[in-house]
Amino acid sequence: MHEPRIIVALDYSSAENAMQLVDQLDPQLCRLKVGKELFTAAGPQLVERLMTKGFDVFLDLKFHDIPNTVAKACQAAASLGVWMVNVHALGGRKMLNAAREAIAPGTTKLIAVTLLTSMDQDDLTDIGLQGLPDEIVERLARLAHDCALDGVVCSALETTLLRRLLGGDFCLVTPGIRPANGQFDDQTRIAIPRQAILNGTNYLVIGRPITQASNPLLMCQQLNAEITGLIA
Ligand SMILES: O=C(O)c1cc(=O)[nH]c(=O)n1[C@@H]1O[C@H](COP(=O)(O)O)[C@@H](O)[C@H]1O
Repeated sequence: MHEPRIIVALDYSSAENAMQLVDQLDPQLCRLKVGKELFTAAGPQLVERLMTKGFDVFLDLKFHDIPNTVAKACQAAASLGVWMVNVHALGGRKMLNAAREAIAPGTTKLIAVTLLTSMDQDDLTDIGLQGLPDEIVERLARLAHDCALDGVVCSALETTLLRRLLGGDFCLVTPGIRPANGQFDDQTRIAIPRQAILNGTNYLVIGRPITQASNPLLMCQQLNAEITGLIA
């Protein structure tokens, strides 16, 4: 059996709500992501509980601050023993270097968010960033690679390019995954699971399509089945 490629985003407001879903899931089938909402509500104790149940945890707090603050936050996150943590690449080279120095390579994976999958060309114009979304993603991914991070978060629309430019070992994590005919919600740069894997994605972050499904376990199994045969 392959390592789980799906990371279920536990975007819940309490530990109880999150555990109702987690109790149905299997660590052989998926990893779990704890983001800002759940971590703010339930803290490190919940992370510990998930790891005790055998799940790898991606702690998605997207640190973005001055280098010293990010380094200390990264140390605190890695000390929880989580599988993966992230920072914003927009924090720049000095911040990324500080994060890298704070987390020893080969321990907790350290990745950087490039351009959020909710953002499109209009958002770039609004904030004064020139270029197409995939040009911004390429630039930020190269920066993260230069700073020896383990990978990036991007959309699956950009993974073909990044895989070619940055090689097979760079970890590509893609949210904005939707089943065929699924709702976009607040995502704009989206792909179906099959396309994401074919484009070179390592891990698919999937939230609402699973958490709001009438049968979340079945949905998780179906999405896994869609990609299993495609993994080399
Ligand atoms: O870092 C992330 O995980 C992340 C980065 C990004 O660019 N876009 C993005 O959607 N995410 C997260 O991925 C999850 C996507 O959830 P759904 O849109 O419900 O599938 C959410 O928890 C987001 O916080």
